[in-house]
Amino acid sequence: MARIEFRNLGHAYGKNPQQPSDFALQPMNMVWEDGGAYALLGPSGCGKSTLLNIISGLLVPSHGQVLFDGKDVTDTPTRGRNIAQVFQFPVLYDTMTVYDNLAFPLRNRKVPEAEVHKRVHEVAEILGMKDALKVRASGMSADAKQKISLGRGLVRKDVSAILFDEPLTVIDPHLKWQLRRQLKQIHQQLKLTLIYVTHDQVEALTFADEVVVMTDGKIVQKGAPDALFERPDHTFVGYFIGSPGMNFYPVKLDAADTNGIFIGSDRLALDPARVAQLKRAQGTLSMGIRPEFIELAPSGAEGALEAEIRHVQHLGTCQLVTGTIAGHPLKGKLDTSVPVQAGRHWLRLARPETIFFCNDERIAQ
Ligand SMILES: Nc1ncnc2c1ncn2[C@@H]1O[C@H](COP(=O)(O)OP(=O)(O)OP(=O)(O)O)[C@@H](O)[C@H]1O
Repeated sequence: MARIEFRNLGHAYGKNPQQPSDFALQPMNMVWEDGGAYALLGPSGCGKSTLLNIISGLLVPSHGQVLFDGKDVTDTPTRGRNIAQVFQFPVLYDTMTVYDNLAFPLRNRKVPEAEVHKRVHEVAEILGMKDALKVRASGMSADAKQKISLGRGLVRKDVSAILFDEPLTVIDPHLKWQLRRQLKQIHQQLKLTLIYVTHDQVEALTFADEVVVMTDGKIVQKGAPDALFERPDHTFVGYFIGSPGMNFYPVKLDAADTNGIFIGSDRLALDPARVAQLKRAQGTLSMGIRPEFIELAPSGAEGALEAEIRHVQHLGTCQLVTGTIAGHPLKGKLDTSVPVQAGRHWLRLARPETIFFCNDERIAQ
């Protein structure tokens, strides 16, 4: 397994990139640690496949370098990089048995048959396919074939990294959940460097130790799942992670007011240290609060504003309320201890978990 490093690495598909929007991948520095389980998460078109193809060597970046364990491999073709890849759809030999499919990447590398036997059985055991080893792949379901593809990716111990490009797309939802857990278990056992591309946050958060969130060709945060939830570095992370995502409100300041801010025409009382920090920032300010951290407050309470709640949905563990506050949309997950009905309610927004952003980047919490 390898430590993979990007040095000022970026990619523009066009010849003469002039501005940031010309880059499918904005120039960046980044390290993928040896043995790390990473998820690369972002919406369609944000640059995930471009980044993966640069790691695998299918694409030579227009800018910067890729290093494997300190060695520059920027111009090394895929064959020379020792990467295993698992794609969205099964890649296997239909006429071969499951055993021979799993053995193929090892035999291709002239691994001794005794070792092949051992590894194939280990991987088949992990994937729950031991009883199917003698079965031909051709008659198998799409799920089973994709499991074989995963096995083919996992069977070699000597690879630099294993790249998964949305590998569970064709898999039935229940099995998906099982396979995600198996992949996590495999990672813990074998300490492989895994990079898993997905646009599904549940998939990313359950699989990875570190999630790399991308938007518009840029990595906006790399962190553990709880950090992405509790301390998003960028408004995009707040919006993209969570269900529903974070609420955002534009913030205005009054030069004479040292312990309050304005959201629209409503004043929200706030700790003076936070107000001072906001006053030092240069740019467009916004406040973010996750639906989970919104709570009911007594009428006129400090740090609270009056909201118009239009809908209440009982979700068992919480009440999902939607409406408006200070003229902006609001989503809250209120606890179930006090049943809420549609109407006007005071809600506390100034909480320790509330985050402030300047030009979309986190500045204060
Ligand atoms: N061969 C290409 N030539 C020109 N532009 C490309 C090419 N491949 C991708 N792009 C552009 O680069 C940007 C990033 O695309 P990329 O496929 O890397 O995104 P993605 O996050 O993998 O999307 P998806 O999840 O839909 O596969 C997009 O704007 C896309 O249109």
